[in-house]
Amino acid sequence: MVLNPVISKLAGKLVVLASASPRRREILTNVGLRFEVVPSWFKETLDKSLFGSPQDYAVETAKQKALEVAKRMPFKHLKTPDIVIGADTVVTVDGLILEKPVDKQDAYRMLSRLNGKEHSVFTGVAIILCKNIEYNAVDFYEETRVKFADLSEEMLWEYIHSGEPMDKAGGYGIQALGGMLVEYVHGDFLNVVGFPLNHFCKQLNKIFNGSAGTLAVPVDRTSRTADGGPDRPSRREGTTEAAQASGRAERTQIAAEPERRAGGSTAFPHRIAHLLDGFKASKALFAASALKVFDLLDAGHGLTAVQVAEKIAASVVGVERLLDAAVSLGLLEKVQRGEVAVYRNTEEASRYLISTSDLSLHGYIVHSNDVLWPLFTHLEHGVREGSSQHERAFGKQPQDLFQDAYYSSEERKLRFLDAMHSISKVTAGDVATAFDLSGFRTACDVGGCTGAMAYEFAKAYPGMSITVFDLPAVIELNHHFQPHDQDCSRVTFVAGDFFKDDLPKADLYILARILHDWSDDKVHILLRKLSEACSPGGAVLVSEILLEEGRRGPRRALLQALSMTPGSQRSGSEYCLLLKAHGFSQVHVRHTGNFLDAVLGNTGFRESSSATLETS
Ligand SMILES: C[S@@+](CC[C@H](N)C(=O)[O-])C[C@H]1O[C@@H](n2cnc3c(N)ncnc32)[C@H](O)[C@@H]1O
Repeated sequence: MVLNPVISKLAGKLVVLASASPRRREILTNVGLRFEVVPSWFKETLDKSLFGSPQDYAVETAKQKALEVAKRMPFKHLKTPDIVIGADTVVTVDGLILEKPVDKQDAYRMLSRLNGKEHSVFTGVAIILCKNIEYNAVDFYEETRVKFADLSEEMLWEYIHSGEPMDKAGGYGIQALGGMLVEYVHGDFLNVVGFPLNHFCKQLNKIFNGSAGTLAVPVDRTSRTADGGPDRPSRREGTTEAAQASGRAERTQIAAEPERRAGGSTAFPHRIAHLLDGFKASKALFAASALKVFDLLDAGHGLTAVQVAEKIAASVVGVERLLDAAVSLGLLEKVQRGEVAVYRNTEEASRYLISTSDLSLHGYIVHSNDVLWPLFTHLEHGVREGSSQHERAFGKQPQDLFQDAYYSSEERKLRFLDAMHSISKVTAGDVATAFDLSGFRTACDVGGCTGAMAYEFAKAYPGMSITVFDLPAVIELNHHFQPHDQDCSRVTFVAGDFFKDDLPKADLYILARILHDWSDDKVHILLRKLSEACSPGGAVLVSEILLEEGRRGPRRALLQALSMTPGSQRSGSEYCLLLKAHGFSQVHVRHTGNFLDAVLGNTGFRESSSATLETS
């Protein structure tokens, strides 16, 4: 018997659930809905940065999943559904969207972020009403707040080893073992499981008891890009202040008025508009960092624009504009305090943008402004000539980028080392634990710079000693970057040139952000040298941003490649081939989800040859 009169409205219609999730299937089956399951082939590759909020992203993904099925069925299944339901669940914490973990390390990263904190779970739902080949969409989302208890490392790993996190947004399933991690839930529990049933029924009620025409929005059949890119994100309305304050369900999102769409005047080149503003956003971040705005706003209570202007001896009007722009970019928060507005850092800004914070990216931001920006202003020439634009940007073409450019003065050298150190600090933990390297007793970080990576390896592997090998100009400054909160006795520094000098003996050689800097012949020279230095059972760990196969992403790698000569970016399989050519017969690739990925080449069993590629 069907208890829900709304669900009964669907009797006799061909309803399709465009999701392979057994949890969604169970929720809908339990209320008596009859439907077919046709999992969507839509690849969840929408660019998150193009969406104003995680919920917009989830809704758009849900819509694209459902549309793909609605459009495929008449041809592949030879039947036209009446209704296709799509859903997408994301977990957000600290301004980050967490989807499904790609491996155990990824699950660990996600669960550690959630540990002891409150986070949001958003499920975007799209109901596509199909009539022949016309599609009308109703979409909405639901938010539930979930708080994780303070969990020990042991508990997190036990949960990860249960295997449960792997196919779940955020790396946990609240309906099973993951329920043990949760302290409280504010909102719809089923939303966390993967489908906001109550909100869905309300929408069905509106569609079938109200007027579907006023709710559903025609889906523009021409606007979807061939690679599964987004339709323009629909304009959303109906979010009342009260609903926002309640933090949940009544924020039904109904897309833009049909009249406006019917006129065709709403076409908006979202992606291009975003790119047009890209450099302004980068420059706003650079200026705010250079002016130490984030450092000033470190104190929790916040400052007014006038106070900030006074402290940095700048104009009030200029500062106010910069602060407001930073708010719009999600770097600052603006809160009204009586008559005045005060600005304060977001959690992300506190963690990454304050120059003295442990994970500060300040060094790399300064490098981006002072070195990369001038290079990129000559990009057109770079493309025409296929060569480095150092001479145009800085007046001189270096023979050796490091010795002749980055280290040509103490000031430049410190700026470069700061930049390397900052990225390395953020990514080193994930690189160190991308593989279990506990079997290696000694490691040498070749071109290991300030030692940031080495210190993380020492932390992750108490039985490992690491030698940092780099040019004398770098090694002489290692004390500047030594951490104060860690025993550093297992990290030592050796000065030398990796092309000319012998490398320190080690079981494991680390090459982080080294190979991409050099021409192919130099890469071969270096790998040959490492292969010869490796004893049987030894290994090399290459850490770079890995290109996707077919060189279609990730964007960060492809954009960085624009200013790279003579070096280049490579994919996981290209690194596999390179390492195998140098006798590392077992090669494994890991995407860390951080700035750098990892490729491990092992000499262990030279008779066999294998490779694994993981995709993110
Ligand atoms: C792009 S940085 C990467 C630094 C570090 N591995 C990281 O990921 O943060 C390249 C490093 O290689 C070092 N390097 C460049 N040429 C070198 C050479 N011939 N011998 C030794 N080190 C060199 C540089 O000094 C610099 O520290």
